[in-house]
Amino acid sequence: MTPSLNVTTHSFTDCRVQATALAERIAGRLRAGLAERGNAVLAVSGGSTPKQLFEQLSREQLDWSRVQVTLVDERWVPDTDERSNARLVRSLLLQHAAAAASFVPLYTGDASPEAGLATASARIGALPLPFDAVVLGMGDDGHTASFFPGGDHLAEALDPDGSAPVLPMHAAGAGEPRITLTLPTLLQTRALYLLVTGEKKRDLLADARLGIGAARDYPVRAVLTQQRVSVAVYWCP
Ligand SMILES: O=C1O[C@H](COP(=O)(O)O)[C@@H](O)[C@H](O)[C@H]1O
Repeated sequence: MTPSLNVTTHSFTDCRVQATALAERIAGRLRAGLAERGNAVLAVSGGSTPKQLFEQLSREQLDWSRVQVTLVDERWVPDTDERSNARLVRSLLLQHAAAAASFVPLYTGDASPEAGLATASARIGALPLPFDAVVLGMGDDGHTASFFPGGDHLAEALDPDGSAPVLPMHAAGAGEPRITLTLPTLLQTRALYLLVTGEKKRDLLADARLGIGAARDYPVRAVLTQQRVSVAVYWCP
């Protein structure tokens, strides 16, 4: 694969400033969607990195009642579990002004992501895609969404021509079973952001983009080298 030229990096020395800048950027995208189509759809990652972003974004003034928020991936645990990405979104993003937004969860309460797949797929299929914005994160192992190295559905999830909107994912490094939007679903977006913190991840990202060493096989490389959507990396230490 040829490295995409469509990757721009916005570096900040202060993570709070980074979060504010990205929140303003996303809010602008949502406002544009509301003005143009009367509704807007946002997909966000979970994990620990987006906490400040969610806090900032939740205070942006816009008509959140016409915004649908979903996740790029989910850990297959109940909403009450502290590992739940839905729990994170509900507690930090869907508050303040953004409390009026609708949330579309991926977790269904079924016993496994396989058992919940049809329901989760229907939920995503009912969204008025393309997304107005997708916010990805990245783990130390080069995973993004739940595209984990060695994941049992990784090749299918990264297939740019795949037709599944959502797939289960099991991987040794994942901690628990997962469900994830697939790459072609995530790329149905008007704006794609990759939120990254720390020097280790910055270097990992640079290696993944260029295909250096072990980073050649990091799943995030599929996002960095695709040619459909520009990627805006937001980095802080
Ligand atoms: O497990 C996950 O990890 C990634 C990265 O999380 P972080 O804690 O390193 O920020 C996250 O993007 C993904 O949504 C989540 O399910």
